[in-house]
Amino acid sequence: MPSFLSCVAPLCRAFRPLAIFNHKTHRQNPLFAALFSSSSRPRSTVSAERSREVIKTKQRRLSVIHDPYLNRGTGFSADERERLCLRGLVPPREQQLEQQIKRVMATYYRQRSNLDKFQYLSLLMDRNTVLFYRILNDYFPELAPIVYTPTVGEACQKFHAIYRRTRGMYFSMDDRNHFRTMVYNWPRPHVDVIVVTDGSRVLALGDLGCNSMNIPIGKLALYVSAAGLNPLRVLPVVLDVGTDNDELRENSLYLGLPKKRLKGQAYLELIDEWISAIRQRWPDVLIQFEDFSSDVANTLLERHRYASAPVFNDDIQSTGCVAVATILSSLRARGKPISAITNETIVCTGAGSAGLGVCHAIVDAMVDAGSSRDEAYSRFYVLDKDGLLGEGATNRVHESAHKFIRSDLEDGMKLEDVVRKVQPSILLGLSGQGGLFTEQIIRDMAKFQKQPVILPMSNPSDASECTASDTFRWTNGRAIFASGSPFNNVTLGDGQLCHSNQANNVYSFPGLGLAVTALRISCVTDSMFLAAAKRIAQLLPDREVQNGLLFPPVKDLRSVSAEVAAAVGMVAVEEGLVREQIDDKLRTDAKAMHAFMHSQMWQPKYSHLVAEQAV
Ligand SMILES: O=C([O-])CC(=O)C(=O)O
Ligand SMILES: [Mg+2]
Repeated sequence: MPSFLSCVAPLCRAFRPLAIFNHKTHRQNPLFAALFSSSSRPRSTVSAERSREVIKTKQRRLSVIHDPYLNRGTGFSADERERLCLRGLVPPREQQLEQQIKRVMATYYRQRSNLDKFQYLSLLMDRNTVLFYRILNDYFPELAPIVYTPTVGEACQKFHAIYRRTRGMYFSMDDRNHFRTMVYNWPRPHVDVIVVTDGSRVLALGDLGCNSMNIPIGKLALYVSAAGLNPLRVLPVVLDVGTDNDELRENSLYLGLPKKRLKGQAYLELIDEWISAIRQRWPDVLIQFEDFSSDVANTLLERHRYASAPVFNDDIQSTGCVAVATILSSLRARGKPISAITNETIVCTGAGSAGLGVCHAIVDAMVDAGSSRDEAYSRFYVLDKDGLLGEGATNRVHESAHKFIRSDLEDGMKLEDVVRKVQPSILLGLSGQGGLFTEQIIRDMAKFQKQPVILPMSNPSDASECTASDTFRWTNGRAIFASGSPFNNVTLGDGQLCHSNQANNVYSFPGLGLAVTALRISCVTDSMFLAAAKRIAQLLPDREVQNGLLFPPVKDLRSVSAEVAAAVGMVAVEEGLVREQIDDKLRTDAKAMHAFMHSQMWQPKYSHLVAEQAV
């Protein structure tokens, strides 16, 4: 039987010229809309109801305890102990999650370094899924910097040295022509979200090859924790296409293929083969490209975003979404209407895929607020490692940077000179260069602006272009500050409390994933990210925003994700991209959509284990 992809892909390709860059084309072209909105497997109509979960299992004895999704440690009920033949295999006293949390957290606090904490949590994740996610939810602000940026960066650098147990899937260049059978080695029938990396640019740490596996694992942990995706239905993937990191390649403990990176056409064909294998088994799955180096990130996104089912690039699109949300929220903080985004003057350091993704997303937001596209581009000054993109830059930068090239200033102009010359309202850091925003630059920003907006978005913390405490000291607390990796709030000598915000893509991708999964959205569009950004920027009351808080606290991420999912869902309905059968109320009522998204979240609770008769 022909696969979904083999039927749809040629059609999609035929329509690509219509679809590229303008998602609205989908909606306006009835054939395209029909193609994407027809359901590949009909299901019953979805409403806000959801039945209580019971897990049936044929497993007994130690195989129950050794399965992290079934394991409850000391938390098996008397009934489960009896029916699943666990009597005597666990200590006699039945405990609740509360006691288990207490024991785990006490052990966690005894770990000496952040890397030890990372490993301890990984072991917990391998052993007891519900307990891991309950703890991650309850202690999110404290644990997120361990399972995610910044510690996840160190855990990737040392992956080969600390490796204990496999999680996720590896597809290597030596496996070419086998991907279509390999996908069936994954033991679970349903997958909702895949985060995939080729490890070519891990955070700002460069090429870490196969060591990058902790990035997809970490991002998917956030999907589960922050948006209630089902942990049984997520799949972390590394595409091992070699590494140009000589040190790693020559290390005998390195776990990837000790080969140089595959490049060019052969590389693109490998990715095509992988996507087609994935689509063959899981036609609807959301694929998130993560930490691909700038030379391939855009190419891959453009090649696959409309040619197959839902795909997006986190570093380009979610970072763009969060940057727009940050700017809109900062306008509120500065007492301006959000339409005043059209008047911002923006200096962006970093012309890689993330930097340009952010700039393009801001251009879209300016156009949405009434600017012409050309006017919007004219508000930007973009720099790469060789300085300002002036007329000489055409040959050295990706095509998507061309619109940002300035003809009015000298090519290669230094950051400090650009800041003095153009007196920006916003300074964006996507350069991956820790400390790039010097005291002089930040002080100059504070000379030109009453409330300069300083956004060092590079990760992990060492790569941040400036720290929160320096920024607030150098601006006497007047700056509006948001960074990619977390910084503590700062109290200045005079007692003034300055809020350090975390403008991280965790505010956007989990909610997007929830919407795509719950509604079986067929294509991820830029307008979904814009709607999400506008929603995020409106979540806090004026009083808090005026105090310099730009986002709700990360402990409230589940509720942020429901808002993002609802905003994305409403756009998907409008654009005709929802494949799930949904009732009219969901189509028309934003509140019902929001409640629906909440109802779809997986909760880290021990659901009742029922012994199924083994045959
Ligand atoms: O992981 C993060 O915190 C943000 C991100 O995607 C990156 O920096 O590549
Ligand atoms: Mg990333």
